[in-house]
Amino acid sequence: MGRIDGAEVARHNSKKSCWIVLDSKAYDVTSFLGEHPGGAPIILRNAGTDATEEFKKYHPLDYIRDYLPSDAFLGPVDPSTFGQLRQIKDEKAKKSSETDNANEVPHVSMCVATTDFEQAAKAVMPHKSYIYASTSANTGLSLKGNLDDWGRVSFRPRVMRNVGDVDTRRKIFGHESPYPFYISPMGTMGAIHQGAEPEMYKGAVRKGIHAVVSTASTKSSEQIMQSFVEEQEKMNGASPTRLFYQYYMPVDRKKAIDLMRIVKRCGYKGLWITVDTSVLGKRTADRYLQAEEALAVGIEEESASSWEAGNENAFAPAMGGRVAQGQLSPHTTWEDLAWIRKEWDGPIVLKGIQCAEDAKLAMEYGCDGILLSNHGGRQLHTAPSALMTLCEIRTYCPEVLKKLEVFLDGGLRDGNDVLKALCLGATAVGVGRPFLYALGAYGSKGVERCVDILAEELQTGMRLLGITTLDQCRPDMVSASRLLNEMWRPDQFGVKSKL
Ligand SMILES: Cc1cc2nc3c(=O)[nH]c(=O)nc-3n(C[C@H](O)[C@H](O)[C@H](O)COP(=O)(O)O)c2cc1C
Repeated sequence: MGRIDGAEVARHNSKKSCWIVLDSKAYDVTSFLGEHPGGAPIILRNAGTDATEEFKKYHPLDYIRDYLPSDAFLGPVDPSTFGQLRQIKDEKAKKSSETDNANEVPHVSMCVATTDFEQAAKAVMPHKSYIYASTSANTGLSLKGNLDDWGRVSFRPRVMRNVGDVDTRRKIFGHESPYPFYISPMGTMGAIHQGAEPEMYKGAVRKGIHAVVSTASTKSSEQIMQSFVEEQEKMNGASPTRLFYQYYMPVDRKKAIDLMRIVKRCGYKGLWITVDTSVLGKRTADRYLQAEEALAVGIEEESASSWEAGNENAFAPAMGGRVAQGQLSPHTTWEDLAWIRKEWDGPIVLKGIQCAEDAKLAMEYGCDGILLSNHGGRQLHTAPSALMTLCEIRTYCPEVLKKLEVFLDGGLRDGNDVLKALCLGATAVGVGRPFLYALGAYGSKGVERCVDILAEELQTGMRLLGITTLDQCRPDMVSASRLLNEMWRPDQFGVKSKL
């Protein structure tokens, strides 16, 4: 096969004929434009260029083989003609006038609350990546509810309790961590920081906290585990950090099983099956951005519905307002847990439980844990916060709290809020965006700083609440009456629930 000239590639830069270079090879991706889960505009923007670095932010290079049509490969590009490829201006963070931000990140020590990382990240991250991290569903009320509800539970502290020394340790499925919080699974970290997931989990390993790795990660499950093991070795195995795996079930059963076997072989400690994403929620800010991008390259926004249905294709990471076809199965039912259990003998957690009835079902179906979550407010419009669901469980099926490990996530930004969740019966809590922004602005140093901030708030909170170990957390140490006032009642509208 002959070598292709860079200048020739550069000429194919339209939707009629779109070529790109990936890993020094030229591909004709014209027929793939309409099938790309991230939309055609992002490819068209890179038409005629070497798109390798851009591609690697979102996908492992293996995806070229797995997803591009077999006849897309044109041949290797003549290295002496690389300079003739089309060049595009690198997408940097928007100018300060557009973002109301300074472009400089403050020194990491200036981040004293977890919320400080967002501004720092916004100043340096590509605008598209910031939109991806910060977006939420519909009008944003689910996210707002998550953030607000932590403030609607207040403490009932005890005093004069000798709180000189406090112990913040907690176990997740027998794996001890210095703190009762972990890093929530978040996809496509390559769009946030060039070190992607390995950089995030480097910070986790150094601080000893656990993390749940997303199916939709930029790096493969194997690469993430390998870099994690290397980091552990650098610390001579002294870090208690363990990686768990967040599982999006592919539509195709064989692929679903293959993925589970990879996860098992890699040594992930538990399977956290995401159940709140039968289809992708409406990610409003992403949609605006996609429409802008489409108009910028002269094509109108295509209808989104076909992208969201889930289809017969392989698992792949999603970014933006659309999911890769075949990645999410809208057909999953409780009965699927039977074959999953045959394949997976470790702990199973259902991620995205949002009412007491489903918490009880998870227990009856033999799950080991549940994660009360509305996906960081990115899925159902006006979904309940994790705290509201926890109140329901305490009220209607408290036995779940004794039998299962119960996790919460969504909107948690302060170490004191971790304590509230534990007082109400949670095992541990997940933290998402603060770690993502910390990664974006400062890499693993930011991740470490974020752990320190939460840890210090937690320790101070314990002392001021009058406890020295997390086992002393009890429901009477908080008042949740504001949430209880609004909590769903089984006799609402005179209709009896199946509870
Ligand atoms: C950018 C981003 C990507 C996410 N990707 C995933 C994912 O791939 N799988 C998943 O189960 N949850 C995903 N989530 C949801 C988180 O696991 C978690 O439920 C949520 O972020 C917690 O809310 P918080 O960000 O307010 O802390 C993602 C969240 C964000 C912000």
